Amino acid sequence: MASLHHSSAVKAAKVLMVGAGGIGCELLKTLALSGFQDIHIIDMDTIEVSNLNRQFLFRQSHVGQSKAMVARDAVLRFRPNISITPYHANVKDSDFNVEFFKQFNVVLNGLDNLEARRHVNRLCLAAEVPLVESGTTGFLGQVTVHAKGKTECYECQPKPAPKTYPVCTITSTPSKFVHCIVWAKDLLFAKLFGDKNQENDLNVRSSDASNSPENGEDVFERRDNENIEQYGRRIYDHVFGYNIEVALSNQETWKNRNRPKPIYSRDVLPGKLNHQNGNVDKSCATDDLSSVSTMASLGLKNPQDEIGNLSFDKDDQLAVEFVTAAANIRAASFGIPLHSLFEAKGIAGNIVHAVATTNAVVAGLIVIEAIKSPLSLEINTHHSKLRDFVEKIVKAELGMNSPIIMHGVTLLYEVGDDLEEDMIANYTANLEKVLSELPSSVIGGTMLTVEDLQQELTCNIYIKHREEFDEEKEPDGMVLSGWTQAPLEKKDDNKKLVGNGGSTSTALPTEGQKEVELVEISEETEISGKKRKQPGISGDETNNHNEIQKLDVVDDGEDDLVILDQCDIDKKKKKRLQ
Ligand SMILES: Nc1ncnc2c1ncn2[C@@H]1O[C@H](COP(=O)(O)OP(=O)(O)OP(=O)(O)O)[C@@H](O)[C@H]1O
Ligand SMILES: [Zn+2]
Repeated sequence: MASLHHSSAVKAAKVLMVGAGGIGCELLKTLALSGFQDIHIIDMDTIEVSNLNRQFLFRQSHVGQSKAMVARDAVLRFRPNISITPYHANVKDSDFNVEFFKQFNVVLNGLDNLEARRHVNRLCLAAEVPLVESGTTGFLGQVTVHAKGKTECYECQPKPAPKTYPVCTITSTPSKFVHCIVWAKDLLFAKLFGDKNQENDLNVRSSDASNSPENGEDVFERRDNENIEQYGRRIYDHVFGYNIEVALSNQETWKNRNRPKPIYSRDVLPGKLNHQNGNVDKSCATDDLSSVSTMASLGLKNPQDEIGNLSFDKDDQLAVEFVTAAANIRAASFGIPLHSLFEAKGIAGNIVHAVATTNAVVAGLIVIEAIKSPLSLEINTHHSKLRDFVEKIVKAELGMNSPIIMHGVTLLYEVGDDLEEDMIANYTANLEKVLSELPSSVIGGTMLTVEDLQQELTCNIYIKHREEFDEEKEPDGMVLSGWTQAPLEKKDDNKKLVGNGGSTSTALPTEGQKEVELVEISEETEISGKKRKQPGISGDETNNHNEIQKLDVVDDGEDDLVILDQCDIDKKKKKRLQ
């Protein structure tokens, strides 16, 4: 990886990272250590204590501060000379529009939710910027590349729906602890603290004639004459006692199942309550309602009016305690083993505990993909002609023989024996035009595709407009970045580092992933005075070969480069456009 550090493409690249959490912290560190120098980070969150075990850029003293800002400061301490631009914001904010996305060579996601991923995917498609998408769950992780017109986009494949359970299992015949959690969270918690008028499969009607003359009173409504303890006990007896009795009355259900046991408050609680929020305090038996009621201890009289409708949140301690307690009572009733608060929280929050190492590996893979982002060319688009670009870049630098130059679907230039006369005239005219005045104007931000069918080589070149060039150092009036060639100055070394030139080709799809390969060639195998044969960067997505297949050396005494032909190029000819 050492020479990647010095790769001009990596240095010149402007990258956007979305998410500075578990993957993001690893990613930012690895980008900085790999030589990236212009990194923008969007994260909307502040640091929480629970992040500190794996989001290693953050410390206890940072809790409550912006992740994006703190991550920046932490990395600048060991890479002070790079530029990191933090945004403490939601990526869905309108500031982050297509224009914003267009400034980047590549976008890297380290997100944790579908909506944000989809949003970034759509902006990347609109801005035509390649996206490297990632995710981890426990020991599993994945990295995929999405480049418009080349690979599937993030939304091309349906995402697995979250696990669901049949309603009857949840409401009547739970057999696992997770069924009790779903019941406690999605039915009981939702009914008590969520929208009162929601549809709910919990048995909320009491058919007890003495209680409800109309046979349909909503038992969750607090009655006028009830104090909090009475109300609490009535709900408890309804959901853990009465509802179980109702279920038991259906004999068929229990033929092949263990019969549950109704649990009434009188069976488990003394005449007067002496519990406080799930913390059993045996020493305390008191009539003071504030000690037995969360509602009262929070100073609330009518919580739904005062705090609105709650939805379950795994980071809400009271909500987690409530769901854990309710799930365990139900589990006890159905003979299902009880679970701790920590275990129940994990199940209720769909939490698969994050593994720091998985995040680190995934971040490394993201950076490998990012390094394969396009070549970039600084050029004065108002002065330089297409001819200059063809001669100095496409032919001289990229070594193409019969190039085709495309801007989107528009062909700007092409050579071939079978061209119509008027097309030849068109292309010849184009050669004399400055880039910005071509039929499909080439300006800063344009992505050009250059292809040589004969060589089966395709490159994307990102155009950056620049006014001034140093006549001595940049006599061509253009600077190409990201085209890796063997460093000539290493001639006397015993060993030679040879880049395969493929490292900076367009981002490739995951199925055809090719990794950056730097191959050391010892003195014996080196043949000097040889001409470089075109490195085999293939844009052909069907090419699936990772190994270096052959060393192509053609002797004509022109220069001193040895280039590896990386791939066994798929010989299938591409169809010519138009
Ligand atoms: N729409 C969004 N805009 C900006 N940042 C987002 C958006 N959605 C998610 N993120 C960020 O993505 C990161 C995801 O990282 P990760 O899940 O590892 O961290 P976390 O959410 O703090 O951890 P945990 O999920 O364990 O609570 C978070 O820092 C989160 O703020
Ligand atoms: Zn998260």
